[in-house]
Order: sequence, then structure tokens, then C-alpha cells
Amino acid sequence: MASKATLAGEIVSAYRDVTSYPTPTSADINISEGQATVVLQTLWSQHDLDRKEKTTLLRSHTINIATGSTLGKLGPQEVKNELWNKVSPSGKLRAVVRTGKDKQNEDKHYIEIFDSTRKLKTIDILALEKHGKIIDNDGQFGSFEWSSSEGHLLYLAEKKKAKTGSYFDPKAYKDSGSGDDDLPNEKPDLVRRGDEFEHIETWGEQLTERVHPVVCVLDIESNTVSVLENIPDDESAGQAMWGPDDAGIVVCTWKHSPYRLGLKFCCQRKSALYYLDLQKGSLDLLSQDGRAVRFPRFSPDMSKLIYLDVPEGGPHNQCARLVKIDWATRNRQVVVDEVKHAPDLEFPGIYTYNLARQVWFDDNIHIAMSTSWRSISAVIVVNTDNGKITRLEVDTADTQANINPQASYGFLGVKRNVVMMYYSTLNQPYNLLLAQVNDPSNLSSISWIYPDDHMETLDWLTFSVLVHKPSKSRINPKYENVDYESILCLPKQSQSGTLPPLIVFSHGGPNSVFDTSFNIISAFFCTCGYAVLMVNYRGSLGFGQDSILSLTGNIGTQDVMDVESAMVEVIAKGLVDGSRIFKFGGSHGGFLTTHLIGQYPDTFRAAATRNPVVNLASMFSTTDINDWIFAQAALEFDYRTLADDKLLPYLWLCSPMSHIDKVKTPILLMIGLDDKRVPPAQSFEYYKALKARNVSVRCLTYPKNNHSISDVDAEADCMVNTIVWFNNHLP
Ligand SMILES: CSCC[C@H](NC=O)C(=O)N[C@@H](C)C(=O)O
Repeated sequence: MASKATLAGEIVSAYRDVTSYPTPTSADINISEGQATVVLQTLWSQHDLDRKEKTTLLRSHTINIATGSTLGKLGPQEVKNELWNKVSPSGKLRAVVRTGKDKQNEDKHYIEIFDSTRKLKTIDILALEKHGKIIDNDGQFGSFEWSSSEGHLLYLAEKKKAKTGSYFDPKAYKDSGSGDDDLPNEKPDLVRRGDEFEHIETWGEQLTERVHPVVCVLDIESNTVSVLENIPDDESAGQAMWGPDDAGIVVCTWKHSPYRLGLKFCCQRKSALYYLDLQKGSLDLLSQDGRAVRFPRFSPDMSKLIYLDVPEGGPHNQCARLVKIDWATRNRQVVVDEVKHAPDLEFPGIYTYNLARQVWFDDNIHIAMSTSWRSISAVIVVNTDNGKITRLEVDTADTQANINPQASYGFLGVKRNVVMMYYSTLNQPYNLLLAQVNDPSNLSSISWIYPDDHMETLDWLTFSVLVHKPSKSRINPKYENVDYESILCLPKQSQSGTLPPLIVFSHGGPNSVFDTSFNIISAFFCTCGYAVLMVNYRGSLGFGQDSILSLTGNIGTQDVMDVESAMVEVIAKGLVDGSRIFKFGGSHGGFLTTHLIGQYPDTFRAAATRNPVVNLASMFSTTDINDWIFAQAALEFDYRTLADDKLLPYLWLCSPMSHIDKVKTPILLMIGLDDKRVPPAQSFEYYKALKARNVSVRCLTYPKNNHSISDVDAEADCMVNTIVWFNNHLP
């Protein structure tokens, strides 16, 4: 690997290298009772630049858990056309949801049931016409669960839509104008005349196929599907699980009315956790009013249910509470509360985008999960009886393991007390590790097993985590003690001893975070000879709820100054070339990029940004999450609020656009033309304003790409063009 790629060919090959490392996404473990052998199956995601797609790879390890030796390995082999693949509780059966097309090119979904020797049956599930497409593991709605008796499968699917047709269609039946986009119960196969162009509201960015998910149960014996009808019709269902003895179902719902607000990256949406009793047909509310819920998980003995909640409304990602329900009494108890402020390295609270399916240890007391802990992704074990929290990580004194003390960990699941995790650092791609943890209350002497050879450390990159205390004038008077961090990645020093140019990288959200996990973008920038400063400005996740709240009402000032000050501190250390500074970031990171080049016009050589927020006033009525503007501006959100003469001036003043006349920095704009979150018009508005002011601007547009511009070819094009743009503006 070259340490400095400058020519287009070298840049492309550097990008190929950094995208060749797969990322683990999920794991399943099979352990036969009383046996020392475990079969660990992991799914990984890897870029295939030539096929222009992300491939899902299955790897399988057979491990003797007593000795730690790997007895056999299979894969990686590619998995295609599978929405779900789940082994039954006894381990005897496997259910797969497979997608395909029929001869007329119509979408098909099949549920296939296997035993250990053969496929037992295939059910052409859409042909039953009970519901629309089955929902995959989208991290928001989807779940796919065997009943404990193994006779039924529980899943989420889109509610069946009425067929619509033209007024001029002779087959049409029912007149339009009902405003009812759901299927009438009677005469379900008839076509609704005049409704074919009716607007269909969706759950927004990256969830544009989600309209009204419903809970479905397949009886495997009789091949019949029931769509459960007890959930209120203005609520979309998701994350469903079987309750004790398969007598009912626990399910989360999100309210549609008065209209849907985007759900992606937004855990604060009005939602509820219910128990649906299948015998009585009753629906009991389990969660607390005014709290938004996620991720219900029953203990192995089904006596306890845990879930996460945050306040309804407000910033789109916040510090969560861990709540436990004692199933017999339905008594609800907060196990881990929101943490307002955590000095130094104390536990900062729970922040998680996703919870593994299997979190409980066999003692029915402890659970494990990944969470952001300042600039590190950590795995924690929580005692749900007393709320005690312990970090689960490799003892860095273990020289055989040789793991960086700043490594980030991810939790994949626990089964029969065997925990499955992975670790990585900014200069070491992902490695698996597992361990038998028979006493989760004592994590002091765990023997870790590494099923693979340790991934090489990438010697062209070193990194360190820096702590920043806001200077006196920047202290937030309401949240005085909140500090923040940044991660500095340095490329291999050049022979000539010249200092590297610096890319200042700010994350989006603003409520998200950079951690020390392997990061393709930073690795790529370093390979190309740039230092990268990833700034976790106040408002980032993993630093306590006070940090998140400190930014509300202060976007465009506090976050901008945090990034600028971190940059100044790093330049003062003499590790980077302060005369060659570049700015990069997308979404809210693009808001910061465009703010910084406006507020500090003489600082940056060039900038590059993906789908930046540039004008809150014009974005208000076009984004899928207009409440975001209110939350970040510390205003009360009401669905009826309009962008009126009182609101608009305020939004304008917080926006990068208000600094447009000062901008001199050449900027590359990268736009996902299907972005529902920060609509393309934001970038085009900025583009035109710069053109009119004779500022150098280049604009790249990516059809069929959303807010994240994550199609493999589009993302690759963005990355290579960013470096080419920066290289062209190096003095
Ligand atoms: C009205 S969009 C605000 C910005 C956006 N926030 C939430 O979705 C954002 O910054 N997104 C991040 C996660 C990103 O795309 O990187």
C-alpha cells in the first residue's frame, strides 16, 4: 500500500484497498446442549466495486469453546436474495425468506422451511394475497421470529393495498374520493377507480417503501397467514416478538397521524410498546406515555422484558433509558436512567442505533449491548436487577491479544453465555472474538477466542483521541461542564519531513458520533497523504444528555466554533500543516462545512460536502423531518406550525446561506437526487448563489441515491472526486 496516492490511478487503487475489508453485520451461534463445540455463523458486508454493489458474505467457524481452537472454517460465500434466515429454537429447522421474480418479472417472496437434510416446503407467500412485501431486517420495523413450539413464524409485512385503476378502466369498481388508502375489508380484489395517482405517504428517507407495516403470522402446517388486526389503524407495527408460551405478541408501533415524519436516524418519534393477547384479542399498553420506544427483548425464561426509551420529540437521537418489565406483575422499572453528565471516563449513558437480537445471558439477569462511550464504541454488560454496568473488553495487559486500548467493540449477540463480538480500530479492520462468560457478574478473567488470525495493522495510519475543553467565551452557561473530543488520524510521515495537509471532518446528525472503529473514509484520506481530524463537537452522542441539549438553539455557532477550535488546537501541536487545511462533511456535517467556509473565509484551501443543509428557512417545508429544525433551534414543535414571518428570519440567521457573501473557498457539492432528508434543492440553492458570486463550485449529482449516497459506485465516485478536488487545490 502506497502511503501517498496522488495520481488518479493511485487514488482509485487506494480506494480499492480500503474498501476490501468486510464489516460484520450479524451473527448466529449454534450450540448443542452440553457440547463444547459451537458453530458461529457471521454475515459480513463488503463493497464490490466492479459489480457496483455491496455483497453479503457468510462465514462459518466451528470452535471448541473449551480449548478455544478453531476446528473448521467455511466461506466467505455470498448470500443472495435472502431477506431472513433463522434457525428454530430447537436448532432442528431453518426458515428462509427468499426474494425472486416470476416469468412476468413480478416480485415474489417465498418462505422456505428446511430440516437438516432437505427443504421441507416452499410457500409462495405473496400469492396468498394477505399482505404486501415482507419487511427485511431494516433496523426499524422488520423482525422474523419462530414461535417456541416451532409451528408458526411471526413477521412484518406491508399492509395489503387496494388495487387502483383509471376512471377509464372497464374493470374498475369503486369510485375514488374516499381518501381511504387502505383496503376495504369487503370485496378486497376489486379495483378502486380514479385512485391510481393518489399520493402515498411513506416513512421517509431510506424508508420510502414503508407505508403501513402490519404483524403477520404464518401457520407452517396449514400454510395459512393471519394478519393481526388489533393494532390501531393509524399505527405502523414493527420489531414484533412472541410472548411467553406463544400466547401473545409484543410489538412496537409508530403513529401515522396527523402525518408521517421520517423515522431513519430518529428514535424520538411518537411510539408505543404493546402486548397483543392472541386468545383475548386484547391490546395492553406496556410503555409509558410521552416516551418513544425501541428494541423489546424477552429474557430466556420469558419472565422479564427489556426495551429502550427516550423522551418523545426533541433531538432526533438522545441518551436512552433501559427499562425492564417484570412479566408476571407487569411492573415497569428503569434499570439504567438517562445520564445527564459524565465527567472524564465515567459511564455516559446508553446510545445505540441497533440492539442485537440476543442480548440476555442465561442467568436471566444480565444483558449486553454496544453503546457509544465518548469517542469509543464499547460493549457493556448490565445487571438488570441493580443497574450495575461493566465494560466487556479485552484486558490490554493480555500481550498475546495485543489490542489497542483505544479499540472500539461491537456486540453481535450471546447464546448460552457464549458472547460474540468484534473489535477494530481506525488502523485495524474488523476481527471477531468470542468467549464463554459463565459468570456475567465477574468479567475479570475472560479467556477470549479469536477465530481468525488478527487483521494486520495498517501501518500508514496512526491515531489519537484528543479532549477539548471549550474556552471561557465558548462555555455554554446552561451546561458549563460539557467538554468534547476529536480523533486525529495521521498518515505515515513523508521522507522529506514535511507536515501533512489536514482534512477537518465533521459528522452529521448533529446527534451522531465518530468512534475509533475502522472507517473507510478516514483510512482512504490518510492513504492519500492527508491527516484527518474527526471532531465530536458538543451535541455528539456518547457524552451525556447535557451535551446533546447544549447544542439545541446554538447550531451554526457552538458546533461551528467547537470544530474550528479543535482544528486550531491541532495545528498548534505542530503535527499538521496549518497552511493546507480542507473541510469535509455531509448533511449536518455539510451544514458545518458551509458554515465554516462562510465564517472563516481565509482558512480552508477547498471544501467538499455531501447533501449539506444550507438554508433552514427553505428546507423547513421540504425535508421529511421538519421537526428537526425545531428541535435543533430549541423551539416547540407542533404539526400545525408554518414557516411564517416570525420563524423564517430566525431560521435564516442560523443558516450557512446567511454567510454566502463572505465565501471564497472552492467547494465540491455531492448530491443524492433521491434525498428526502436534505432535498437536492438545498445544494442547488448554494450552487447558484456561489456561481452568481463567481466562487469556484463543482456539482456532482447521483441519480437514485438518497441522503447517504451509499450506492457503491456513487460513494466511490464521491470519495475519489473529493481527493482529486483537494489535490487540485493543494498549493
Ligand atoms: C433535516 S436533516 C438534518 C441532518 C441529518 N439529520 C438527521 O437525519 C444528518 O445530519 N444526517 C446524518 C446522520 C448523515 O446523513 O450523516
